[in-house]
Parts: sequence; structure tokens; C-alpha cells
Amino acid sequence: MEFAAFADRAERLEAESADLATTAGVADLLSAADDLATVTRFLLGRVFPAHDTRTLDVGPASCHEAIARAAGPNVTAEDVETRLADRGEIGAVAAGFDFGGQRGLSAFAGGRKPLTVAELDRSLRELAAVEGAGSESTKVDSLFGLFNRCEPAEAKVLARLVLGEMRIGVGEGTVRDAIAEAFLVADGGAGGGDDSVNDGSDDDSVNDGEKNGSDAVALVERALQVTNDYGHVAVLARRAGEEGLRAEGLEVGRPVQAMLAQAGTASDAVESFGEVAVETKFDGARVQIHYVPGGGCGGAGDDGAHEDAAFGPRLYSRNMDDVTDALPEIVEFVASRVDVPVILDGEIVAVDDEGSPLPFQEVLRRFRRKHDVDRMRETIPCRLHAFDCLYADGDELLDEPLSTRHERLVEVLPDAAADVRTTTDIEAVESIEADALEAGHEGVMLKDPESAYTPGDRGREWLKRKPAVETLDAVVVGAEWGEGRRAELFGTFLLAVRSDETAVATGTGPTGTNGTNVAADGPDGYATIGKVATGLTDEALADLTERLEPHVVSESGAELRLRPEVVIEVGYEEIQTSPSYGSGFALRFPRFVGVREDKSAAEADSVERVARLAESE
Ligand SMILES: Nc1ncnc2c1ncn2[C@@H]1O[C@H](COP(=O)(O)OP(=O)(O)OP(=O)(O)O)[C@@H](O)[C@H]1O
Repeated sequence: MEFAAFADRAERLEAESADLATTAGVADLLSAADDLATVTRFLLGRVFPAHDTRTLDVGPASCHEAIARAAGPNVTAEDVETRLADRGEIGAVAAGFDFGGQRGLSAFAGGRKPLTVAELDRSLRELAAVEGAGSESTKVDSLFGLFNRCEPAEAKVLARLVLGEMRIGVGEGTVRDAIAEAFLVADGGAGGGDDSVNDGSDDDSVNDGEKNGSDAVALVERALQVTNDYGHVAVLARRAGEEGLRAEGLEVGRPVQAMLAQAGTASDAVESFGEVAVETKFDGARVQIHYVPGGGCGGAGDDGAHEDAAFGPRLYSRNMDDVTDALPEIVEFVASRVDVPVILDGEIVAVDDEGSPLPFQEVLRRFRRKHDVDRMRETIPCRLHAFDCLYADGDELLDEPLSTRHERLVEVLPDAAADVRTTTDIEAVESIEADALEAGHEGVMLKDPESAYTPGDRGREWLKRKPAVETLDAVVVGAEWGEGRRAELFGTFLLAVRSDETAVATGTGPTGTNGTNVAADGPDGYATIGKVATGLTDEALADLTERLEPHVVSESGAELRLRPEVVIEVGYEEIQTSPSYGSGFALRFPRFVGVREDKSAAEADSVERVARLAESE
């Protein structure tokens, strides 16, 4: 597919406001696409699937520089930034420049060669692989080359793609539904294992024997949760239909989304599960461990296809970032004890000299560290508590009951398997909780012993019970420079929570509740909720400034707009309804608690949760 055709489709989707028409438009694009995997990922602003730890690693500054160079000798990166402050969005800025000056040059070489989606994907993957000294300028050079070949509509999509923000109103849910609509809902032969790659001529509007739409969506959803790759799932749905999706399994080395919990009490648990599996709720950071031991024992299972090559333990955060190098003691621990291929789920906890748990913030000082790993290993030792086993020795365990998965966990790694106590007695649960708190843990998890492992799902099968007051995990979408001694650092942070298309968007007046004037509307998909400037030490401010600076989108006076990337935990006295922020709510006396390094913006709290919290006050 030519990139210009993709850009044209993207533009039409952006102009479409009705959800159903957007889904139909995406379904139509997918059924016509020859580069299906890439087109699907591009629609979501991705070059790599979520489980892939590679990134383009191109910051806004490099992107602006490349656009400026492609726009001609009279345009500087500052000009790009000025326009950005004005337009508020890089796609519109890129589309506004005329890259035609360069086209004159290429005319000598036989005219402008149109970019294809496949070629662009290849170039961006090559760019992602550039490392080491001088890599930044190499990346700017190759981006310059790409922008140079773009018409305005293409430049708009390219700029957004490079910065990972497509803003065409096509979210993950839309793509999921569109995959189902394009390849499953209508029969059209697509579901029958017809494996010839579609060349775009397939018109899928057949209806007989139509599959129930929601079943189809659920199948796609499940495959997405297991693979974390929209491109792969789209191709699978087209090639092998329902059967293919159903057969898609885990792969050791490819992280899956973590199963999540809801808040609940002991009586909730006893009432819904009868027998309750009670585990300690460890106060640390979630980790998923993938390991295929060497020495020829890799393919012991009956389905050796998943695990041909041995590799050392790999550790993934809840965002599926690879955190292996930061936690060498956990890698050594797993490698020395596990002797079959596994996927394990657990929590990494920082401990003191006596082995007692330290607060959650301590483990985060270890979690993503690239430097001084050995020194920090001595200062803040970490320990693994494994609580689930998704795969062991060739057996996929997602659909097995928790009790069976736990047995397998104890078999493969007895030294780190969390204890489980099963009871039907509310008082027994409460006494286990008191013991856990006494030992310095966060609380208890109450699980249904019969439940399957549902990746990415925040269902009622796992309930968390902890006494601590509620906090919010909010995304930082704006900041203001500090004053006086702190003039070099960001001082006030504009917070937002996730909103979907239907979320409230009341007053977005330019003046916040505390009288300063960071614009109160958030980026697409996020609604503002307040500002925090309290609870921050100099060290925390310096840390936040360093983390947030690469995400500055525009700056005007002392105010900055930020891409929604960094999640922080905030405490508050109360949630009030308020017309001052996009969410319709404001936090009273917000206070910074810490950075949630383990969460991506997509995992921040939602307007819905805020509304529930406000109601329960
Ligand atoms: N035994 C355990 N079983 C499952 N999760 C556990 C356990 N011990 C600690 N945890 C942690 O508790 C979390 C469960 O709560 P939830 O899924 O709501 O995540 P969260 O939003 O990070 O919540 P919280 O801030 O309460 O940890 C898990 O993500 C995991 O990190």
C-alpha cells in the first residue's frame, strides 16, 4: 500500500465522528490492506507491538529538527516549535510546511518516489536499531530523508507516528472491533482457514451464518491479550479466522498483559467464591518472568514449538518493559532454581537487612535503573514473591484453575512461591490480613481458587484488600516552571485521568482552581483533574523535571504542555465536582506521593473511577 493512500484513509477517519462509521472505515481499510500487520500498527501510532521492547527513541526535538530541515533552509527547529505552540499538535504543523523545495532536487533523479507503508516501516525499524555515539544525528538524517518524500497528508501522519500519537480517533477498542468486523463477523470464507494472503480485493459483506458480533470481538480480545500485537492478530484473523485466534497461545519470551484486581472485602470474597484463596499483597512492583533454561531441556513439553531456543530469565514490568538488567539478583535466583521453561507472575519487593519489606517507592529505585546497578543491588536488595504460573514445561496454564497453577508454581520455584491459605471463614481472612500488615505488607489478595488467568482483565476474580487510604494514579499533562531557587525545575504539575469519548468534558476554562493559568484541558483521551505542587522535595522535583522534559510538546511563558507519558500517584483530602477541569472534578489538597514507574498512561485512573470515589466520600 502506498503511504499516501494510508495517509488519505487516516485523514478520512480523523474527520469521521460517529463510532460505528469509524469502525466500519477501519474494517474496510484492514480488509483492503496488503501490509496488514503494519497498517494495523500504524493506525494505533505504533511501529512495534506492545510486547516488543524496541522503540524509535526519537524525541520531539529530533523530530522538529528533521521537519525543519525538510522544510527548507529558511526554517529552523525553533520555527517548528513556535508553530507547535500555536497549533498544539505536531501533525498539523508538519502538514503546514511545504517540503516541495526538496522535491526539485529529487526531480533530477527521476521524480519523487512514492513511499510505501512497507518501506516506511522498514526505514523506521532501521532507525530504531541505530545506537551509540552519533545515533541522534543519524536518526535526524533518516527522518529528514523520509519527510523529504512526503506530501502534506503523509507528513502529518509520519510526524504523529514518530512521536507515537496518531490522534485520528481510532483507539485500541476500535481496531479490535474492526478486526472482528473485517475478518470474522461476515463469513466470506475468511474464517475458514483460507490462508492465501488477501490482495485487497476481498469484499466482506456476506451475512449468512453470521457470527455473533460480540463473540467475535471477545475472540479477538483474547488473542490480543495473549499476544499484545494488533498487527499479528489482524493477520491471524484474516488467514486463519476463528480457529486461528482460538489456537493462538502463549510464547515464552513474549510478555502478556497482567491480570488485575478490584478492591473488595473479605465478605465480598466469601460471598462470591465460597472458598477464598488468601495471599499476601506484597508492596512492590509487578514482574513477569520468562525463562527457557539451556542444556537441551527446552522442548520437554508436547508442544515444543513455543520454545526452541534457550534464553536466560527475562523480566518484564507491568508495562511490558524489559527490566532484566536492573535486577540481576532476581535473574540469578531464577536461573539457579528453575529447570523447565516457564512464564511466572509475581511481585518484586525491596527488603532491608533483616529481609523485612521496604515501602513500594524503594523498589522503584531499582526497577528501571540503567546505571549503578551493582551498587544499588547492595543498597536496596530485592526479593521475588511469585504468585502465579502461566506456563510450565510445555503446558499452557491460562485456563487452568488458580489452585492448579499454584501447584505448578510450587513445583517449579518452591523457594519464591507465595503462600496461599484457603478458607471460607471471614474471620480467618481478617486474621491473615492482620498478620500480613503486621509483617509490613500492604494487605491481602483474595482470589477465586477456581478462576482462570485472564490477561489484562480487571475482574472480580481477584480482590485486593488493603487498609491504606485511596490515592489516584494520574497522568502529568502539563507543568509550570518553578520560581526563585527552583526556577530551573518544574514546580506545578497539571494532572489528568483517562477519559473515553463519552467522558464528561465540562468547563475547560483557562484558569485553574488555584489561580494559575495552565490550560485546563487535557490531550486526547485525558481529562484534567487538578494541579499538584505540594509534597515535592527538591530531589523529587529534579527527578520529575528530568522525566518530563523529553515529553514537552509546547511551551508558552512559564507553562508547558506535556505528552501524557508519566504517571504519578497523588493523595488528596477530597474529590469535588468542579467546572475548572475537563474531568468535571477537582482534587482538594492534592499531594504528591510518588512516580508510578510501573504504569503507563493507559493504566492511569479513569474519570469513571474518580466519579465512583467522589460518590463514595
Ligand atoms: N499475591 C498477589 N497477587 C496478585 N497481585 C499482587 C499480589 N501481591 C501484590 N500484588 C500487586 O497488587 C496488584 C493488584 O492490584 P491492581 O491489579 O489493582 O494493581 P494496581 O493498580 O497497581 O493496584 P495497587 O496500587 O493497589 O497495587 C498487582 O498488580 C500486583 O502488582
